[in-house]
Amino acid sequence: MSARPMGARPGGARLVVVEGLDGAGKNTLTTRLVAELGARGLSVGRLAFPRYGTLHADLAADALHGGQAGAADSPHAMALLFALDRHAALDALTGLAVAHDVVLLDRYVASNAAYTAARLGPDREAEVVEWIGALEFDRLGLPAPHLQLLLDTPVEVAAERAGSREVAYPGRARDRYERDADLQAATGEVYRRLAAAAWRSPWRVLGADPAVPELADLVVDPTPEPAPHPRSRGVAG
Ligand SMILES: Nc1ncnc2c1ncn2[C@@H]1O[C@H](COP(=O)(O)OP(=O)(O)O)[C@@H](O)[C@H]1O
Ligand SMILES: Cc1cn([C@H]2C[C@H](O)[C@@H](COP(=O)(O)OP(=O)(O)O)O2)c(=O)[nH]c1=O
Repeated sequence: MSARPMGARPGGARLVVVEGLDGAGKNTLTTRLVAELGARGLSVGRLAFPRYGTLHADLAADALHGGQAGAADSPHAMALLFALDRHAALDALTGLAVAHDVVLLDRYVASNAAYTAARLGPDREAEVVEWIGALEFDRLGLPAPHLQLLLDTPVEVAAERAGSREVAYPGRARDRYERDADLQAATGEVYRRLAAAAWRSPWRVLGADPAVPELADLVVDPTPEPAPHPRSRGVAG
């Protein structure tokens, strides 16, 4: 029998999100966490956003590579596509939460808050963070995470990793956001403010190469501050 962390089933899995810049190492860290938690006898569900291969995510990817008549010029259009991608994943998310002890998400709602706020600039940050939270959690009904992990890899390191990935996988050309160093730097700053404000859940800020066993302890630890009420406000929003 697997050891179940308190707070896991039957009340539903712990929902833990890995956030960070493009190339920060989210996918790699998520894979390592899945292995570590699995070795502890825990069952882990995993989902990455955007969900490429599905409608809204593919439209978003197309736009970020210059398609869809320039839709990527509109930060709000992009944010709506990403939000609708998550909305369409609600059943899948619920299924994972019922079936597993832990659900790890590689990007979630905070990605939309961070990138969209970074595109619109500091003057509109509070407004856009408020909009994304109200849209996705309150209106679309996406579940609040128990914990959000910010993989705070330095922007230069993340860019280097994203660049070498592009060389290694020719089909993996960097998109508009990945090529925009200023956007990446601004996004990192918004992420740090979201974490500091405990936006929509407790957060932990991690260095570029965090120790996975300690992180696994944190992921299953039911004691950190409970997820705030869905309407609680972070970052002024
Ligand atoms: N801790 C690490 N140390 C060195 N390289 C890493 C590390 N984590 C990821 N990488 C490499 O950096 C690149 C981007 O990692 P990835 O996990 O795909 O990032 P993300 O999912 O955040 O875009 C990959 O080529 C990966 O092998
Ligand atoms: C999931 C999500 C991603 N994004 C951005 C972050 C990335 O720059 C971009 C594409 O997502 P990303 O995870 O980087 O996909 P990939 O690296 O596999 O191409 O979209 C948002 O702006 N909002 C969101 O909700």
